[in-house]
Amino acid sequence: MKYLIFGKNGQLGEEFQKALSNKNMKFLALSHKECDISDLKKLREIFESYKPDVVINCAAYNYVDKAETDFWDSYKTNALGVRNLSYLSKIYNCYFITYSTDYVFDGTKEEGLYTEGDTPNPLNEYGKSKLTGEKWVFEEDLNKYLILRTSWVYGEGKQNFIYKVLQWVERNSYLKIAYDEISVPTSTRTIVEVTLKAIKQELSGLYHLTNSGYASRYEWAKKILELKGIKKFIYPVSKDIFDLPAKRPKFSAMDNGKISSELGIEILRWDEELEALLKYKN
Ligand SMILES: NC(=O)C1=CN([C@@H]2O[C@H](COP(=O)(O)OP(=O)(O)OC[C@H]3O[C@@H](n4cnc5c(N)ncnc54)[C@H](OP(=O)(O)O)[C@@H]3O)[C@@H](O)[C@H]2O)C=CC1
Ligand SMILES: Cc1cn([C@H]2C[C@H](O)[C@@H](COP(=O)(O)OP(=O)(O)O[C@H]3O[C@@H](C)C(=O)[C@@H](O)[C@H]3O)O2)c(=O)[nH]c1=O
Repeated sequence: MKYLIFGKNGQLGEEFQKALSNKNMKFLALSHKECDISDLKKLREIFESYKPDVVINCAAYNYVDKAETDFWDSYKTNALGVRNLSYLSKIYNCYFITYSTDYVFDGTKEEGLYTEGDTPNPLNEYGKSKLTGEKWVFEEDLNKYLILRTSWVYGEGKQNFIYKVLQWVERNSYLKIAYDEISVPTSTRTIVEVTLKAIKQELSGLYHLTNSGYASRYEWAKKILELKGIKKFIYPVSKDIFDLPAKRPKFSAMDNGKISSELGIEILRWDEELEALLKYKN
């Protein structure tokens, strides 16, 4: 089996390379510079020469606030790029895997966590671009594909909340963190482990893939500081005080029950996973 990975230098792309190397699996990973997924011609050359069995798309435009004004950039990667990859996966008969987000939901659901059956209604341009990407994958009607919606992803790298919290610690005498923004912190380690199991069992369709449980940004930040042994006061505030360009859902936690039961696994709670990953990194 040959794997083709896009978004090589991102958090998830890096984790996949680590995992596939450890398992001695054959793969080709490409960075944004090496291949822009909005470039169909270039993509076709790569598919033609490498002939992958599995295509994993870790490339994405993830700048939620910037996307409000640069919405063409987010659309180009998150919608058109995903369409290009699913189109070529169909032609070359590949198993196509791509990732989406909890921000496809508006956060107004009150009775429990979001399931795959709930209707999306994104509040911001980033969420709209990701939802368009999802729709185009469905339209391609592939034999085997996975759209894996995840949330609040962290791994090695800077494009995550943990990195931001640690920067705020350096720069401020105390932190102000939102108590009214709730979802599921999810590690790239969990995403990669579960994705590889899903590929092995040839699952196909839309699934929510997060760690278990849920937390506010405030609870998450408190846990990060506790595990890092950092003493800093955290003042809980409403997200509205930040007046950010993009609206974010207040409760977008997703239920991972469908993927866990189909794979027969239990996915670690967000706080247990964070503890396992941060404990030895102080
Ligand atoms: N980070 C998060 O909190 C969440 C992420 N997700 C989804 O999970 C997936 C993985 O995210 P994550 O690893 O955090 O993302 P990162 O932002 O860490 O990495 C994304 C990578 O994609 C590359 N990239 C951007 N545009 C293009 C393009 N047009 N062609 C090729 N490569 C491109 C970027 O390169 P460069 O930097 O050089 O542009 C970057 O290396 C994405 O689908 C994301 O939307 C879902 C929920 C939450
Ligand atoms: C500046 C600041 C922000 N915040 C909060 C409010 C704000 O909504 C939030 C912004 O953090 P981030 O920029 O990490 O959040 P954001 O980039 O919106 O994170 C999202 O990224 C995309 C890619 C996803 O798909 C989502 O699942 C989610 O992970 O942090 C504080 O609590 N304190 C602060 O001092």
